[in-house]
Amino acid sequence: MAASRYVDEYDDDGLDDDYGDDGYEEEEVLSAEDEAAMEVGTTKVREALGDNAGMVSLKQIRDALWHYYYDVNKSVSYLKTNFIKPPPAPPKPKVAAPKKTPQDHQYVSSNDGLSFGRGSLGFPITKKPRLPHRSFFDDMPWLDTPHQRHTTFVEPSRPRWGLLGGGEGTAGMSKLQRLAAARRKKNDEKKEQDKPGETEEGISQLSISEPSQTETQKPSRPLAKRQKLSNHSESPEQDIGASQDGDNGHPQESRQTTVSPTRHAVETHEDADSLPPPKAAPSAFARTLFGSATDSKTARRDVFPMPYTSSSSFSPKTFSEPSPDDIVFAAQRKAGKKGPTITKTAKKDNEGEADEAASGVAKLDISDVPPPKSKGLDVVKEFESSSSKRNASFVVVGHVDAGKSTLMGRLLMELKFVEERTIAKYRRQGEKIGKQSFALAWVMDQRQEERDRGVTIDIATNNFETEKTKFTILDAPGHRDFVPNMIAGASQADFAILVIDANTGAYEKGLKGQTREHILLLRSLGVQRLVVAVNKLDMVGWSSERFDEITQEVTGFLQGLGFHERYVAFIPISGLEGDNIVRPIEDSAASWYTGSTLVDALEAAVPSTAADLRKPLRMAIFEVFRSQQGTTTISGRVDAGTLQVGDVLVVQPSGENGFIRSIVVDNENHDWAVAGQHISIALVNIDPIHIKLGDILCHPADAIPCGESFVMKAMAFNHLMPSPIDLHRGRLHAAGQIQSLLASLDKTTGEVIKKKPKVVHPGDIARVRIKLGAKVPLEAGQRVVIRSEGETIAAGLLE
Ligand SMILES: Nc1nc2c(ncn2[C@@H]2O[C@H](COP(=O)(O)OP(=O)(O)OP(=O)(O)O)[C@@H](O)[C@H]2O)c(=O)[nH]1
Repeated sequence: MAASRYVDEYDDDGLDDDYGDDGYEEEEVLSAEDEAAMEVGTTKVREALGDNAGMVSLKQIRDALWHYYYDVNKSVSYLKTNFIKPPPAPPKPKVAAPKKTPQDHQYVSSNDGLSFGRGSLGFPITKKPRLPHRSFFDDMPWLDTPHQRHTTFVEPSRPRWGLLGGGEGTAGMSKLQRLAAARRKKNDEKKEQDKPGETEEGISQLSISEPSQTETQKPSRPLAKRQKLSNHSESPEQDIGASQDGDNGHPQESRQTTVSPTRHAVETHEDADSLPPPKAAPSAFARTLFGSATDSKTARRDVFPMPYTSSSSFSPKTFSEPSPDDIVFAAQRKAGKKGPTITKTAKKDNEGEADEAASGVAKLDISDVPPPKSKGLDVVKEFESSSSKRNASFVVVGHVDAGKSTLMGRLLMELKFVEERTIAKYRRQGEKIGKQSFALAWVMDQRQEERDRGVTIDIATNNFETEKTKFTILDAPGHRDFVPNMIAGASQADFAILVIDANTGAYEKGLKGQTREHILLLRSLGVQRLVVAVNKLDMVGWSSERFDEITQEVTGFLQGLGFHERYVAFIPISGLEGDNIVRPIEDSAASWYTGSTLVDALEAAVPSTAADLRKPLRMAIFEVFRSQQGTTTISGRVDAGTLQVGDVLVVQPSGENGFIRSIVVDNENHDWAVAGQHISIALVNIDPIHIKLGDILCHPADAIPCGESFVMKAMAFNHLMPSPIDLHRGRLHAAGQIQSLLASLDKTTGEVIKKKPKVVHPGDIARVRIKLGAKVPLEAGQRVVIRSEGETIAAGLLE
């Protein structure tokens, strides 16, 4: 019987047969199921490509199918875009070609490596024009400009406007600008009246047309005359300058300063060359904003005083003194904490003040900021006296597309933790991309990539509660590429739902694929309780024979791995239709089943053993969120111990401390949390740079040790020998190697059978030494998984 086959699998011989001796080569080869999918996909892709199929290689087709998880449409579109030429573009209307000079066509040097046709990068290379003077840059493609299109850059005769240089006069002024300008002018006039005897000078100072040093050169007489004539139509300010022409006795200066730039542009080149570079007049906006230039002797004409400098509260020394931040940072630097570096000059200028201030705050250190207050609770007592429901988390595993996410979406909908209209919305959205059957799965699969591809990629968490229990769902990906994420989910679970696709062929595929691998991983990670959801029975007419067949085979396999029968329940369901999840099966074809619903089975699977509340705190970091405000939020499950607001925690392996500012359990703030709960905590006074996924939070008094070399008792899933590996524990992934095989062990007694074996065969138990590339937090009793090149090769306990 099939059951005994699996039980036997852990006999040496049976396992050797099962894996074969050529296990190494198999790593390069697709599994039979993938090969079958690949062949079907390749045929379909070729059909879809039609005549173009010959333009892509078999490898390109297979690579595309592999990347898109055998999605034929996506693969075809990828291949068309990347490897199949687009149809030739419609001919462009002919433009009269410029007459070509002989050299436009002929220049191709044999030395420069250019030739007609396609270059090495596939770009067509045009003929190289012969350039008048061959220089180093002649070969540059951007110099392939036909000779007749070459041009000489002539500097514009019109002056370039500077910042806020405006147009002419007030023509472009808005009503508001005119009003503001009139007011300003009035004020200026009033100020001038207050200074009798200085009127002329004052007016000249107010003028925006102050002469600059360069403007002291005298223009030729005829030009000055023309300039004077041209200025009659200028703006009021320019008229002021012009009016001075005759009045102030400095006709040349005035004339020059009132040159209209635009008019100047039409002067002869000869005149223009003899003139200093003309300056643009400020725009109306600039005049309104800044008023007129003030100090004719010192102010540059293109520099305006900033408006705030006229405020009574303006102090020119404001920014030459240290800011409050500068003072604090200086103090922190003194106290040995890193702070932003102050530039040398600033430091020199401010040293005196900073030192003085530092003396007051010298003892102020980031870690000296008073921690959030701890209530000093006896958390175990608090927990025991609280009436809160029990907590349990389960991981949902199984082969890809078995229906895990759909089942969880249905469960949450039936229990009213997700609204039906949300599902209706997902259905409408899914219809647009042909994925309406995934509407329920999208409750869990929130990432766009997951929705586009129709596969779960990372663990998705969600919560619901029944009368007795608060459940945390950890929905794992089924695809073999994401097994590390499944491991992360399984390491946090109290029990598991194993979803099996009962459909013809699908179950068999899964048993050879991730159904099998996930069961092995669950066992290795210490998950002992299982609810096996035999799904998609609607697709096989609720066949009791199919259900029995699956139940018997899987039972045998599970028993072979040491799962106890009483901890395993088989439940027939249809996640898509919602049968036997919360309510019984409606279809009369399933009248043979009178057992419990899935929800009842979940309640029964919750372990009754109390969590390890009195052990030292251990919380593996599952997710980290960093806020701008200096708070780091960490989520994960408390594996052992208790914690409360105000506790100092140490993050291992970095050894950095932080304080718990707040704890959130089930979306509510709590003063404490205990082992078994999935929580989020806000940590303060710690630089998030020291926190990584997979790190462990502990109390400093009994922190978990860190090391890079350890011995583990491993069950081999593949051949083991000294080789590079990846170690997985929760979210922790660490690269290292199997340093040595210490001994082969007896499966039942654990006694040494053989010292220093050369190789450990699949199914054997062995003691191996692992060396990692860096220190990680590890302690005896922890369960870890060893993978290599995308395959799980062993799992076991640290000794
Ligand atoms: N007929 C039928 N189809 C189902 C059932 N459950 C799921 N499906 C379909 O199976 C497909 C895959 O469902 P998912 O829920 O995404 O499968 P999954 O196991 O979560 O997939 P991964 O997480 O990517 O491994 C979807 O098209 C579902 O509509 C079921 O009970 N009956």
